[in-house]
Amino acid sequence: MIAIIDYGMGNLRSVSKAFEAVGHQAVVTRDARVIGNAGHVVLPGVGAFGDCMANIEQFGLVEPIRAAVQSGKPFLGICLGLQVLFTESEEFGVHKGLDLISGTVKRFGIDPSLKVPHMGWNEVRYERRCPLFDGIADGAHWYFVHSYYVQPTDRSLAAATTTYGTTFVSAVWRDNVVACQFHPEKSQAVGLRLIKNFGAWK
Ligand SMILES: NC(=O)CC[C@H](N)C(=O)O
Repeated sequence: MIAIIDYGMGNLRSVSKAFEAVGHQAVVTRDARVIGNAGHVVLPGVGAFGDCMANIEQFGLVEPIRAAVQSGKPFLGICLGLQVLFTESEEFGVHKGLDLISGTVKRFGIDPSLKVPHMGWNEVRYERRCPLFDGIADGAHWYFVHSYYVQPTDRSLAAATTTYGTTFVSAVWRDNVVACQFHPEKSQAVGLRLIKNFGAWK
């Protein structure tokens, strides 16, 4: 079973529909036992970093998320679900994250030629052949909606990059954890393929 973590924020419906669309049964849950028993765990997210962490703490989900990452089972973070894995974010002040991946979350710089948030389709270029990219061309376009991006301390964790003014890390991969800034559930065919690959990833 695939557990989609529900901490009260995030486009849970579209994430679970995407899994169903590719034939993977997923359950939206905040129950620590369900998360612990799941074979795969997804941490989606839409909203502000600080609110996200406050909700995760409020619902007692810090340890279940940490345990899922450390268990070695396949773990997928999406957008804010990527960012909160990091040490801290500068979104609306400095907020501590789960610190499961060392690094910070930075805002796009002030560039009059660039609207922030970065919203729309953009190219994702692979740095490492992550198994979740199987069957998806390097340079494919994915859907983004974000004003902040992650800067892993260990740059070798980058699985892909994207350029929007600056070239930023748009996906990270470490052992059983893949996390992406783009929204697979909003990225049509390539997104569905990544989700299908994730559900089959052992
Ligand atoms: N869509 C989102 O929630 C983006 C996550 C974060 N608030 C950012 O702006 O980067």
